[in-house]
Amino acid sequence: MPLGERGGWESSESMYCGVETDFSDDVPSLLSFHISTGGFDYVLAPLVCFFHYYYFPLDSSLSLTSLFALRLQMNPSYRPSLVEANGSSDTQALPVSGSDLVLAPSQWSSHVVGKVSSWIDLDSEDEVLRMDSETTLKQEIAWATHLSLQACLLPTPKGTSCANYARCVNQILQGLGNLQLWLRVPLVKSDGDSMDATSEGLNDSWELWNSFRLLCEHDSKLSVALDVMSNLPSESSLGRWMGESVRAAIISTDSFLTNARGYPCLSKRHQKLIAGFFDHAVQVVVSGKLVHNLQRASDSNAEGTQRHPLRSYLDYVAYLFQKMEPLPEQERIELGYRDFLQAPLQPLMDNLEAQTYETFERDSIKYIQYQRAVAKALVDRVPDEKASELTTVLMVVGAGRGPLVRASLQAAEETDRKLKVYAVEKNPNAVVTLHNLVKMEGWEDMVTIISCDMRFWTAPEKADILVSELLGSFGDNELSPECLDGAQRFLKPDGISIPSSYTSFIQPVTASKLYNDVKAHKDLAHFETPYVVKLHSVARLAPSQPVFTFAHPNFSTKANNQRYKKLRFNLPSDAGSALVHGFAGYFDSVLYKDVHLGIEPTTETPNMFSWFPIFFPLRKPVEVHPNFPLEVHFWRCCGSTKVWYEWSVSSPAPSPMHNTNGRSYWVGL
Ligand SMILES: C[S@@+](CC[C@H](N)C(=O)[O-])C[C@H]1O[C@@H](n2cnc3c(N)ncnc32)[C@H](O)[C@@H]1O
Repeated sequence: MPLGERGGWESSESMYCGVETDFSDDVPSLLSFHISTGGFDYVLAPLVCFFHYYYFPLDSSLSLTSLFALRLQMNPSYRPSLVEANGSSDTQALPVSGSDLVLAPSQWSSHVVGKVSSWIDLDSEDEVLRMDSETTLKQEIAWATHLSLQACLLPTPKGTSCANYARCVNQILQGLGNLQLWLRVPLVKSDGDSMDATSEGLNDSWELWNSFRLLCEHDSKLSVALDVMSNLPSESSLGRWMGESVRAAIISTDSFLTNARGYPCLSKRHQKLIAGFFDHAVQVVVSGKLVHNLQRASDSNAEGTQRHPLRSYLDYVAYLFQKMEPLPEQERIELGYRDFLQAPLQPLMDNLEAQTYETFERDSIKYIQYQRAVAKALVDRVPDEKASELTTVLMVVGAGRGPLVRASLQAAEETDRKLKVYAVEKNPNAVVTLHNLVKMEGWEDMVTIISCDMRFWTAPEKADILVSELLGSFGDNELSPECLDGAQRFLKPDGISIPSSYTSFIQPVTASKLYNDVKAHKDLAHFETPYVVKLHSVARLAPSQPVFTFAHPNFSTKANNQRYKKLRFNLPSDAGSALVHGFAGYFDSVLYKDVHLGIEPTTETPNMFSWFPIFFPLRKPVEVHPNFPLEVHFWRCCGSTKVWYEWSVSSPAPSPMHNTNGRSYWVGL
């Protein structure tokens, strides 16, 4: 019974809850108990338990065929090598449980996640154990593939060294179809001393995960399943996992507290963590035995059927899911864009389509901010006593289909100022709409439409106010500076530009999914291209910092639009190490005086949706540690026909330069 019905396994719209079980050779009964009776969505169960079929003499006086009886014995200490050591004549090992026929392929696939035998130790000093482990791992994964399972859980590496385990998993990953592998890792990170470390001496399990997945070439089919313990690491340390490929959170019944009525519940910090996991489509698995003194747990229900012992835990997890705030309308609309890489627009080189203009025009907050800015500028420009005499000349450069013309006229009406508007637009298709708009609204006396590139227009008079919106997710990346340099020729020396400035920002992020999506293209060009993306499954590792600022107008003869910035980021001291897959980029723009507009997370304009952030990938992810700052370099380079960014990391380890000479990505002039 899926508790949420709104999406598939990978959707944060649904809650899928599994239960960890022991091995059973009667899988239909196992499912009937945990799914039909218990209400769980799937079981996390060992696929294999080793049986020995022993043939041994019953009665030596009988014929040869009856001399031996078959004895089936469950043998948890089975190892493949024991079979060979004993010779195959009297012992046969069956490394596989019951028949695949007991369930339909669709049932295997939707209701069973396989658990690989936990005894395997591929990095053991004991060669026999190591070889046995490899044989077993490969056999079990082959069986899981045969059953069409969606996922298999790999046991936690036994020590901190996991190279041979990773090598073997990497071999498996190369030929794997749709099966996902989840590496089981305890959610631990000690605060420096080794008190919190696990018995294997693990101080920060993220490091184990990081080594394993890097050894496995950052394969997208390898994910992590976190064992959530009763003690949780610091907030910053937990935050790192939100950018990782976490598929499941396995919560032991020991980690639950007991509420006043004797029912299981979780601490506030656990609740917050689980809500974060739900939001990132991480599935919850309940594991362990009933440890709470639940009156009703062992009771029968009204129909007299036995209640599942872990039902109260499932009910509590479902309660946490249901009490999450519903997504705001706009977030719901944008769900399909989460972590989806898009090429940035090139509005100067290309002509935008009607659909794109339409999306802009629905963003009323943006135009409210512009109207406020224009209103303030008009009042500053023309004092009240001159309001009926003076006409302000305002030019909307890059007018599109006219929303900024409308916002400007409304600002004039609101402030009782007289206004003459020029609407300059280089997209001939948008100009058609502009003409219709002006006619329809009866603005012919106030608005003149100019079908021209602002950089080349010869204006009949100079403007008091120049209004534009040529901003990209990274501020200057749609070439607002170059366009406004051209347009400021027709701004009066004391004229006002709205916006008056804009600044780009970056911050380092863990973004495992984005990195893998870029990597999937298997070429350099995609690693040297910034993408517009609605960031969701990312961990923001340090506060963002300003990169490039442009102010308008800028009449200085020395002005140029090339820029270089070196930035240093420090991770919070209790965060632990993290992997940087690239940089999230944002902008903030001062429209006029205190009126601003932007998407930088700490100052973003609420409810505005015209811009998603930008993502600059790194060709090779960089591991960072709180004690060693991350040093990053960004360049804005300008040629005669194009503008581009180059970027690199110089510390803690140098990365190659990205996008040299704009070889992979550039914006056309
Ligand atoms: C981001 S859109 C904004 C459109 C409109 N102002 C709005 O807010 O919906 C930028 C507009 O500027 C136009 N544009 C870009 N560069 C231009 C240039 N050099 N001269 C004239 N128009 C330009 C584009 O065609 C596009 O219509």
